[in-house]
Amino acid sequence: MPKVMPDIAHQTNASLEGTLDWVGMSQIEVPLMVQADEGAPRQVAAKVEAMVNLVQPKAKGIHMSRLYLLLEQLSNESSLTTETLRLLLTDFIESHDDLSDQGRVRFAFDYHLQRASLISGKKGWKAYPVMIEGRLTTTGIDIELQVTVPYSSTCPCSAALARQLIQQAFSDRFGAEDKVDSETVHQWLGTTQGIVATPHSQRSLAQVKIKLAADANELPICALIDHIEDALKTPVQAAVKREDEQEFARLNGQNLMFCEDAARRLKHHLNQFDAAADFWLRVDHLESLHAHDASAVTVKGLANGYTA
Ligand SMILES: Nc1nc2c(ncn2[C@@H]2O[C@H](COP(=O)(O)OP(=O)(O)OP(=O)(O)O)[C@@H](O)[C@H]2O)c(=O)[nH]1
Repeated sequence: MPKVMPDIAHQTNASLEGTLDWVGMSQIEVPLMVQADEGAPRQVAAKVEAMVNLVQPKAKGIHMSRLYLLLEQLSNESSLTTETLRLLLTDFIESHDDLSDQGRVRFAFDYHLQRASLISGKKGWKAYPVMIEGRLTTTGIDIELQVTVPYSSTCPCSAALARQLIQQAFSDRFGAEDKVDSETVHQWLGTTQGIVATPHSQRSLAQVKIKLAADANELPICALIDHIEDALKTPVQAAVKREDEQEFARLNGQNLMFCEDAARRLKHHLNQFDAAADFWLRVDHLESLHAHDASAVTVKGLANGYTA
């Protein structure tokens, strides 16, 4: 005879009644195949949050194991795509038909991309933090994709101040001479006395969240990261030889950025990213001049869309 076990969720009522907006599990560790862009499925180590609402005020609780096992099934039997994500959310609700009518699931993982160096043709891996969230509500299913992209930002103010010091050093060195010999100047520019000051720059982070179109059939992880790096021009590099480092210095010098500049650039470019029905973005410049960061947040600006 099978052992009869107490089933608190079914047999007991809540001691204090009330509905709940979200209840479920967080930090679930799941190895998962992710099928993004048009690429082959790729394994990631995800941390997952799976939740439903609780609309029965008297019910003791939801059935955590049902959500967990649906997630396990996704991990073992298929890949994460927009289609399987919608199915998972529908199954969450169907497994809780008397208790819940809304569900949400969030996958957080690092997505590795092999990036080419700027000049030398070498390649190296970069790990990009990614978050994919699906929500089933009374208005339908929404899917969001968030990526975090590290880049370098050189301060335009510091660059102008450094240029002024270089001009001053030039005047001090050559100002008294009627005629300046170009070879002498060329040599002098190659010394630390010639380039007497350098602007400060910092590792910076762009967090971009997009809402996919309702009929999206693809998770555009790589496309979004490429779009962001194209906009900023100074992504953090993987494999670097000296020629790559020199090109990086040139790109930094030609793309001086306050956090406002970076946020405006991204906003402009994301308005041209077709897969994004809406977007939210935040940039953080982890200042080397200050002990605090410079940050900016903005959204596409749709009525009833994301808010900053
Ligand atoms: N609802 C709820 N369950 C919890 C919590 N913490 C641990 N659990 C446990 O999660 C386990 C799974 O719950 P259920 O899904 O209801 O398990 P079950 O009754 O064997 O599954 P079904 O027969 O499908 O209902 C139970 O053993 C609960 O005690 C919590 O905070 N809330």
